[in-house]
Amino acid sequence: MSKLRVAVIGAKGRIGSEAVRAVEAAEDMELVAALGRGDGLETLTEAGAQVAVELTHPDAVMDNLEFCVRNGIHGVVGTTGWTDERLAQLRSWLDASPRTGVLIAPNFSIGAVLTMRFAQQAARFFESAEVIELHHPNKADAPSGTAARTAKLIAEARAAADCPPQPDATSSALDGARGADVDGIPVHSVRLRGLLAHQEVLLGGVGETLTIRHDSLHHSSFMPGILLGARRVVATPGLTMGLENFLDLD
Ligand SMILES: NC(=O)c1ccc[n+]([C@@H]2O[C@H](COP(=O)([O-])OP(=O)(O)OC[C@H]3O[C@@H](n4cnc5c(N)ncnc54)[C@H](O)[C@@H]3O)[C@@H](O)[C@H]2O)c1
Ligand SMILES: O=C(O)C1=N[C@H](C(=O)O)CCC1
Repeated sequence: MSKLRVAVIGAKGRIGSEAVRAVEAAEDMELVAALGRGDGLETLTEAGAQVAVELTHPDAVMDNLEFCVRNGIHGVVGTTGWTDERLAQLRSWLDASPRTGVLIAPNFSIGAVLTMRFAQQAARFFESAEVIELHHPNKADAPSGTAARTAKLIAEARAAADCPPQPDATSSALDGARGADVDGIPVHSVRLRGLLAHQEVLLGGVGETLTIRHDSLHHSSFMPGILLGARRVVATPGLTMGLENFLDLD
């Protein structure tokens, strides 16, 4: 059976360099290109890449994806910084290239995906929900893509269950003290040397709290998700939001 032809964009970065090693080690994949900053995207087509794993920077991801989708190269995207406007733009490119698939995974680690799912399931049972994400200080975006997605899922679950707004009597606060508001869910971002990627979801009800915590301790935690995404995206046209769609969780 022929091997899946995979490229990595952002190949010299923290997660990109780990992805290069993971693709090289996968028996069913061939690493056909490893692009760093300044390398021309035409390398992807020249190398015959079927899938591009995009792990760069919020400032670079859109140009890279436009090229990939226009050339029918499937995308597995870990880069963060997604807004509704950016997603709409990506969908319009995909509409014009209906056989191409793009997976955007705010987090490729299985534990983080499960954290999001557990938070979504628990959300309607508690009056209060807040998210704390903790990352290394070289991270470009805040809140993390994972925390933003977690908060959105919690908010959607609460809305679907007709939950009232969260109790919060704060009438005076320093700017930022209550975190960023993501669809009504406060999200707090910590940047600390020594950390990699960590998240706590705090849920509170009368007389009890539930804390769901996940820790990524090494970039290897993201690799099984990236490889799974590459295998599945080639048969999944359009936009897939979240690795959970490839995990058969239900
Ligand atoms: N989804 C996940 O599970 C997950 C996990 C870790 C990191 N991330 C995200 O991945 C992205 C990269 O994270 P990182 O910690 O590896 O950052 P990093 O700064 O270590 O690496 C990014 C690399 O991309 C390169 N780059 C920038 N623009 C480029 C371009 N146009 N073409 C090719 N290469 C380019 C940079 O030179 C750098 O080497 C961030 O958005 C981060 O949030 C996602
Ligand atoms: O190190 C990063 O940067 C990470 N970014 C993702 C996010 O923003 O959620 C996933 C975890 C690591």
